[in-house]
Amino acid sequence: MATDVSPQVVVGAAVVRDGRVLAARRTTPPEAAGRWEFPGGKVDEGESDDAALVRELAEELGVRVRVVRWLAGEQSVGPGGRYRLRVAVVRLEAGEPEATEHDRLRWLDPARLDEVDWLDGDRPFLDELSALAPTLDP
Ligand SMILES: Nc1nc2c([nH]c(=O)n2[C@H]2C[C@H](O)[C@@H](COP(=O)(O)OP(=O)(O)OP(=O)(O)O)O2)c(=O)[nH]1
Repeated sequence: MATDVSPQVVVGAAVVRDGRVLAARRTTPPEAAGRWEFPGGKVDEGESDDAALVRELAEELGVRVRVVRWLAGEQSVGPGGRYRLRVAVVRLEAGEPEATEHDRLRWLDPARLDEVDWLDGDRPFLDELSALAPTLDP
């Protein structure tokens, strides 16, 4: 019997608009509630990372996005580190983000991304994002 050993991928979107970065506050599970993340979710079987990100942002925030670039690296996240988190910078193509699954959204200054209590697995992406966000056109 073949065993799939590759961990499931979770994709997160760093939405950048006017040089600021969108952060979203989780409501579940209890240990992650109140902490901040990049909106996104699990990649479905047979789905590309880009397509998963576009789908998740439509579902969670009601917006259409375009992937600009993936940040370096991956992090083990979730219970027992069972998922691999990848994060991409995306731009808004249509719509205004509205929290449907999160209880709060905030646009952060890239120089002060640590103003919110990020999930641990998100922190390693912040330095690259701080450097990159101001270089993107509005
Ligand atoms: N979406 C997202 N999940 C993250 C981030 N950082 C992090 O540790 N995680 C973890 C939390 C969860 O254990 C897992 C993704 O869960 P999720 O609840 O967003 O996934 P999903 O939308 O597909 O949810 P579901 O339908 O399977 O419940 O990855 C992040 O920045 N964004």
